[in-house]
Amino acid sequence: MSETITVAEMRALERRAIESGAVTGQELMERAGRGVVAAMFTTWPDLGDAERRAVVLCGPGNNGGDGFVVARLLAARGLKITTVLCGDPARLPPDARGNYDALSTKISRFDAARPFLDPLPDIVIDAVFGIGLARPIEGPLAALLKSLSDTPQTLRTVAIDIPSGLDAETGQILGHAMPCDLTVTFHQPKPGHLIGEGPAYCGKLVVEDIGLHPFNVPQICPPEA
Ligand SMILES: NC(=O)C1=CN([C@@H]2O[C@H](COP(=O)(O)OP(=O)(O)OC[C@H]3O[C@@H](n4cnc5c(N)ncnc54)[C@H](O)[C@@H]3O)[C@@H](O)[C@H]2O)[C@H](O)CC1
Ligand SMILES: [K+]
Repeated sequence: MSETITVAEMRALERRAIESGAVTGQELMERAGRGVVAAMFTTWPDLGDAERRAVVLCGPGNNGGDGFVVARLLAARGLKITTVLCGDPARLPPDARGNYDALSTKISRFDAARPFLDPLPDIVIDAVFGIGLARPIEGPLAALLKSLSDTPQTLRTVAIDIPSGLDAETGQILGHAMPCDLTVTFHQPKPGHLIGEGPAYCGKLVVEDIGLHPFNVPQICPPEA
């Protein structure tokens, strides 16, 4: 397993790549979504069988944006998709909003009633929070993650980038998190994937290359003024 990268280093790397003009945030999001879907089909080749149903839980940031990409790609491969936005579309960041708008299938708004889990789908994809988790998850979202933690083993669970509620630096759970069978992260693992509660909650960890390696150059600090 390659060494880890911190959240700050990942954001700086992403920023360098985008500022170089070689790639846009939208393209990074598309590559991330493609990587998640590829890892899902490698893990569960039967996903392409008839009548497979997936629920994609999308949060208010770009992790949710990755979720919209995954929802679109899974629908194109024949799965029956229910996409749930846990947030306000008007407040989505631009790249995520672009993928929200591009999603032709209906997007449900999250409410505590949770009709989308009855009947239980074959797979739930957690795109609620990624490396932007800033505080413990509380309220209806915490209740949702808790209820998903209590579902039968037959339900397959996938985390985009990191299980929501797992701190990407410390590996501690902030509020609640859903243990996942598969976690697909980008470029390099974050410390929280490998320490604390990380291994137990991530399940099988897949690291997808999204083309950032050329920008992973050590930054020479400017000489002391
Ligand atoms: N780094 C890369 O190369 C790529 C990252 N991608 C994906 O983008 C997310 C990071 O996106 P960001 O918008 O920064 O953060 P999140 O989506 O994780 O969430 C931020 C969002 O959530 C709110 N928030 C944070 N904590 C809480 C909480 N406890 N309760 C409620 N709301 C909370 C916060 O205010 C923000 O609004 C990364 O993980 C990847 O999945 C790119 O798409 C691909 C390349
Ligand atoms: K997530």
